[in-house]
Amino acid sequence: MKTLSDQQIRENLQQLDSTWQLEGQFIKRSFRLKDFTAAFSFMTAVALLAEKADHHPNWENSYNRVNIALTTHSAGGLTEKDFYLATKIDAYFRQIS
Ligand SMILES: C[C@H](O)[C@H](O)[C@H]1CNC2=NC(N)=NC(=O)C2=N1
Repeated sequence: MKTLSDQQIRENLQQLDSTWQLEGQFIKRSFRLKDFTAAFSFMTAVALLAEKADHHPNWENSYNRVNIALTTHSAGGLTEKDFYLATKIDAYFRQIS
């Protein structure tokens, strides 16, 4: 898969929730849930979304916080797949919020 140009990355970022931040080859967002159970449940749902998209997040969890970083490892940068998964994750998070 082809990596996006800086201009394409800017355009895609503008379509996303503003809390997604560009950091090098990654887009990152932090999600706060009610407690650990809610956070782990959210991760389970995101894991299923990731499997469906065949695109997997780098992430960390601390209690009720889930930090997600997306990049396309095989392409060595950001691709449409990252923005597709980010949109799916945001939609799910909105649904449960
Ligand atoms: C074989 C399989 O399609 C690849 O390994 C996929 C799986 N998930 C992936 N996820 C991410 N984030 N980057 C990849 O390059 C990637 N590659």
